[in-house]
Formats: sequence, structure tokens, C-alpha cells
Amino acid sequence: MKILSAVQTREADAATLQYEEIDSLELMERAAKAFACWFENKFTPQEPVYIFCGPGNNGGDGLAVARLLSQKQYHVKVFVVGDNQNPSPDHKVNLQRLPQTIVPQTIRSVAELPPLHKNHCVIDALFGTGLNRPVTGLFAEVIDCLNYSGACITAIDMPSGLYTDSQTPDEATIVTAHYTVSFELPKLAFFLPQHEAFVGEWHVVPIGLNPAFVNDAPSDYCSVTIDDVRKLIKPRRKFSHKGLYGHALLLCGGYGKMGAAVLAARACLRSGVGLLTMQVPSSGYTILQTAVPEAMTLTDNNRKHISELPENMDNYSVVGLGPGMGKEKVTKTAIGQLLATCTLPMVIDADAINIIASSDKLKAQLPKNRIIFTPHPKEFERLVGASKNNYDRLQDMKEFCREYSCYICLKGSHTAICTPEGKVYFNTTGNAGMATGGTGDVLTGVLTALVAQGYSLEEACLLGVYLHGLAGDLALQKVGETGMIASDLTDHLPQAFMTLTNN
Ligand SMILES: NC(=O)C1=CN([C@@H]2O[C@H](COP(=O)(O)OP(=O)(O)OC[C@H]3O[C@@H](n4cnc5c(N)ncnc54)[C@H](O)[C@@H]3O)[C@@H](O)[C@H]2O)[C@H](O)CC1
Ligand SMILES: [K+]
Repeated sequence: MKILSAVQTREADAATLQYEEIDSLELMERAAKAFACWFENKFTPQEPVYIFCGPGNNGGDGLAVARLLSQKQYHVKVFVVGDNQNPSPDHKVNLQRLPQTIVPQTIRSVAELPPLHKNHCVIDALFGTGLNRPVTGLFAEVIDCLNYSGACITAIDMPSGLYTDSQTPDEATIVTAHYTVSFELPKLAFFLPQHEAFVGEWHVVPIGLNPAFVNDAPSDYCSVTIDDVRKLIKPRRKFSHKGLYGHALLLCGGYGKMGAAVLAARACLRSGVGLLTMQVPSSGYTILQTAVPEAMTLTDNNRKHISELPENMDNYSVVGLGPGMGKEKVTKTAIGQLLATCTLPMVIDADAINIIASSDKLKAQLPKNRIIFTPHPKEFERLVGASKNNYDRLQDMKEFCREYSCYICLKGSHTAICTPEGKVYFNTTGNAGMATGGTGDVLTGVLTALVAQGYSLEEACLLGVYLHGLAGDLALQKVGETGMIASDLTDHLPQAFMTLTNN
């Protein structure tokens, strides 16, 4: 699903009005209906609903929502904040359309706010995508009171005060919404980790923006949906054999960290690879052979660390490396040799990233269009450098991927996948239970398996990251967030594949 900027969203509105020959009031009505429908499914009419409206069309939406919810027996109270704000034309019309039972109250100072507490339902319709400066003054005071009240806040389109697609200044006051219900497309701000407390749980409701316009609008940002990844799955052929599904090589593990190798190996096997060979330090031989009998195991000459490459690298279709590897000098030398000589695609994670990040010489050796990096934010910072904020980090990621013609899967709540062309896809599966040791090793195994099977690097990233999160979501239903461990993901990978293939 494409992510448009605030400016593009306005253009999409205008295009929709033009193509459908409707007026802006009708589009606002559609938006309000879509929001009210979501709201009715979430909240019963038991509690009064307090709707806080700003001067623009976001406030207009709030007024239209007030009318629609009151028709559905909700007890609605409307507050219009500020008294000389020059309301938008559609705001004015919807103010007039309020039924007589709703008398809007103008809020000129916080002293006029109603008492609010935690079992109240608040709808935030102060500002949406038209916000053009940090919220200060009366609006900021009102937002502070709403946040402080502990009431359950649902934001219309955007939590008021948060910029849609650029860094919100530090001094700004922002609504901390429990839910944000956004129109037609998610906003870029929703995918950035520092916004979690403002956006809360977000949902997108359709309002019928012109599909041709949205399709043609240029954007570097997309979110990945189940339909996007379903299309990518390659069916297995009836008369196929293991030779058709690739031979993966995983260079993983170190003394005390053989579990990382086991997790990556299991995930690789659970993701459809034809054959898997593990190269592990010699002390890990028995562990691997016992824990993962399906994998072939080669032992390194070094007892504790990986220090060499296997012979006949041409036997393999892809190399995955990093989990549990450590940063020993011998391992660095082996990685140098790999980058200098290996012609295979590579999935590079964990300490393999740290080793490459620490050496300009190794960075200069990175082959073009053959690498997927899977850093967590700290590893990313070592590889790419520190960024001022999360928006700059997205720019820095794009520049790095362009410069090195590589892919990055920046792991997080919405893992961001960046291509060598500088396109960024945000994943939409996964949950907080996955924030536990070893889940990254699982991702390395999944991606390595997919590349082995002939998926392009881009397809492998999109599909693999989605499946990894989906396995986590399926595990969530069985074990919950707190008790989840990385093995739960490998156990649920088969079901995740089945969810995508419907069998
Ligand atoms: N396609 C859609 O998504 C549709 C969205 N709709 C809703 O419209 C808003 C955007 O409306 P707009 O009038 O452009 O902007 P806002 O209501 O967000 O605010 C503009 C208003 O506020 C003033 N202003 C801006 N920043 C500040 C500030 N920091 N302090 C004080 N005042 C500020 C500005 O000058 C204007 O007066 C979108 O989010 C949706 O909710 C449509 O209803 C249908 C289509
Ligand atoms: K809002």
C-alpha cells in the first residue's frame, strides 16, 4: 500500500473531487462515515463521547462524526477549540448541520474544558494533515489536558500535533492517542518508532480516493500487505526434487552461541530450502548434528570461531552469515576472503555486520546487487552512521543502499526494507513478543532459504520479513507476548507459509 505525503494527500483529494464530480463536503461525509463505522465497531454507546474540533477540515470531520454518532444513539458532546480561528468552509457547514440536541461549546481557555477522566471516550479532531507548525498556546494546553486525563483517545486521521511526513519539532505538543483512524492510506509518521506513544494502534479506513491518482503518485514509501506478498509465493512443483530448491550455506555460531546457528538453521529448513549446509566452529559439531539432523554440518578448523570458508563454494546458491559469529580477528579475515572471492548472493546479519561496519576496506569490497543486510538499529548505526532523527535515518538508509547497491532490512516494530533504488517498504506483521534474543537469527535463516529458492533479493526481503512477523503473530495466539521465544517463530513458520498459500 502506497504511503503519500500530506501534500500528495491533498492532491489526491482534489483529483477525486474532479474525477468523481463530487464536492469536498461529500468527500468529508464519506470520511466521517468511514470513521463512525470503525468507531461503532469499537465502542458501545454507553459512555458519552467528547469530540474536540479544530478550525480546519479535521475539525469538520469531527463535527460530521458527531452528527453521525448521535444518530446511532451515542451521547455526543462537541467542543470547538479557539474562537477566532477562521474555520474552513466545510467545517462551517458541518457546524450548521449539527442536530439541535448537540450544542457545541467553544473553548477559549482550558478552564472551560469539561472534567475528563479515564473511562471517557475522546475523539481528537483538532488537526490532521493540514498541520503546518508546532502546536502551541491554547491548543497545546488543551492537548496536555486530554493526554493527562487518561481518557481513551481516538484520533481522526492523525494524532493532533504530529507532522504527517517530516520531523515534528521537539517543543511541539502532540496528542497521545490510543487509536488513530487514518483515511485511505497510512501516513509515514505511523511507521517511525518514536511516534508509537502518539499514534497508538493505527487503522486505515477506505474513503474512495481516486485509485488512478494514488497509483501514479510517485512515492519512495510503501507498506507491505498480505496481498503484496501472496503474489510473490512460488508454488512447489509436483515432480520437483530437493535440487530445485537451492543449497544454502550458513556460516554461523561461536563458542557459547551455537543456539544462534541452530535457530538460523531451523528457520532456513522451515522456509523451504532444498539443502542446507552449516559451517560451524568444531566445538559446535555435535550440537548442530543433534539439534538439526536435517542440516549437513562442516566443521571449521578453529574450535571456537569461524575462521575459514568451506571448499567448493560453487556448490551453494547463497551464503547466510553472522548469527552467533563473534568479532574475532580470524572471523574478520574469513569475511574478507568471502567478500573478495565469493560470487554468491549473501544475507549478512549480526556480528558479520559489525565486522564489516568496522572496516572501510571490507566496505569497499562489498559486491553490488548481491547483499541483504539485516541490522537492528544499533548495528545499522555502526554500518551506516548515526542519524539525527528517524526521518534522517530513512534518508541515510536510502543513500547507503544506493551507494553500495545493497538491500537493508532495518529490524524494528515495522521493519523497513530498503532497495538499491532507494525505495522503502514497511512491514506490517509482528508484535512486541518478538523483541527477544534469537528472532534475528530466525530472519537470517528465512531470507537465506528464500534466496536459495530463486527469489530475487527484493522478493526475499518482502516475503521473508512478512513471514517472520506472521510466524510471530501466529505464535502470539498460542503463547502470548511475554512468554514468546525465538523457537516459537521457527515452529510457526510452516503455518505462516500456509496462511499465504491457503493450504
Ligand atoms: N483525503 C483525505 O484524507 C481527506 C481528509 N479530510 C480531513 O481533512 C484533514 C485536513 O484538513 P485541513 O483543513 O487541510 O487541515 P487541518 O484540519 O489539519 O488543519 C488546518 C487548519 O489548522 C491551522 N493550523 C495548522 N497548524 C496549526 C497549529 N499548529 N496551530 C494552530 N492552527 C494550526 C491551519 O491554518 C488551518 O486553519 C485531514 O487530516 C482529514 O481529517 C477530509 O475530510 C476528507 C478527505
Ligand atoms: K486529529
